[in-house]
Amino acid sequence: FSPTTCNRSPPRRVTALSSATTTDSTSVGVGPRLAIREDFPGCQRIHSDPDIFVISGFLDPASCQDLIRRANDKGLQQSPVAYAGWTQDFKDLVELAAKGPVTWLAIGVGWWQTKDDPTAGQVELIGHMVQNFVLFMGLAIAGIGLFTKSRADQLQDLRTSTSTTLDDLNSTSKQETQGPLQFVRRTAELFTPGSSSSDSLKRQQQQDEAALFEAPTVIRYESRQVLAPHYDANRSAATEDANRGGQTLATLLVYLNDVAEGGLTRFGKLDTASPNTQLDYAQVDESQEKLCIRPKMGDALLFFPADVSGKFDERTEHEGCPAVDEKYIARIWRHQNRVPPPFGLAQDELLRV
Ligand SMILES: O=C(O)CCC(=O)C(=O)O
Ligand SMILES: [Fe+2]
Repeated sequence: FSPTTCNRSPPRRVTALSSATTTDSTSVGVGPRLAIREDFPGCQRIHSDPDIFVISGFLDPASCQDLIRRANDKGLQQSPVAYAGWTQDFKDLVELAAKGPVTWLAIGVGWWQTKDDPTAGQVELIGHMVQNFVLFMGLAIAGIGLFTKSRADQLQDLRTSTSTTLDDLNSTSKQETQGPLQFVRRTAELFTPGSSSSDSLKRQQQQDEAALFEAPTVIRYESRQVLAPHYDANRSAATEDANRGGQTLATLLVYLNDVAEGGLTRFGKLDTASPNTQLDYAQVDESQEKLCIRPKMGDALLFFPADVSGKFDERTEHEGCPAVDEKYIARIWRHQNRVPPPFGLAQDELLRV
């Protein structure tokens, strides 16, 4: 285990059985990404198709420090890990059980129950089989439920960081710096291309945009803590993420401190040597085979886990490599639809944007 490099090949995604067979880096059917303001100050593209941007100096040091301070004041807790795609996996397994073993078992046991009874006719035989099917299906569903639950529990090992959300953009403290507000404002600005020249209209557009954000999350990694390879989008977003705005169309994360060693953000399906990678950004670690970004205070990393229609883009699989030095990031997920509280920002918070 060498925490300074991040060269190991990523384990298969454990969060969706259905995706386990598709790990190549083709982008079949992935459409255009969300539009952004590419002329935003400091914005550089470090990879094309899939597009990945960094925005140098996205947040000033005071805002970064304020975000860290507020997160610590609120208290960070073990980061939650959602089992993305569990509904699809559950459905697939139930279907598999019904079409195969449960049906055969119901037929076999039904035949065995009536084989020594000369009075049993066809109706009785079918009656037994149906009864057996219902019973075995019930048992199978209970088993699959337990299996799904244990899978969800295992996932917690993949993310060992601590985190908290900051949904209060208000200046309750007497501090001048408003890290969370600044973060949401800048992100809304970045995501509002071709915005109006009228200030009030522009503000309205940015408030509408921020309504599609999950509240900022601050994540802290201490030595050896990681976030294993994963996707920020969910193949079953329409059902599982309905209460948080549906699919995640963009991830924007800001590094809140300089990190001398460890804690790279790594895209395991994107090569550093690929002609699609632009190496003019100093924080791209060229010694790594896969595209890796070194944390730098105030710099933002932006990528698109799904296309603008919500289609999952597996090329954006990424991870937070093991931390050596302490690392803090703040993250905003931009969804497809309005994200209501508790995941999103309340209406009166949005009015501050
Ligand atoms: O810590 C990192 O570099 C990546 C964080 C991340 O992927 C996430 O929070 O979803
Ligand atoms: Fe992520």
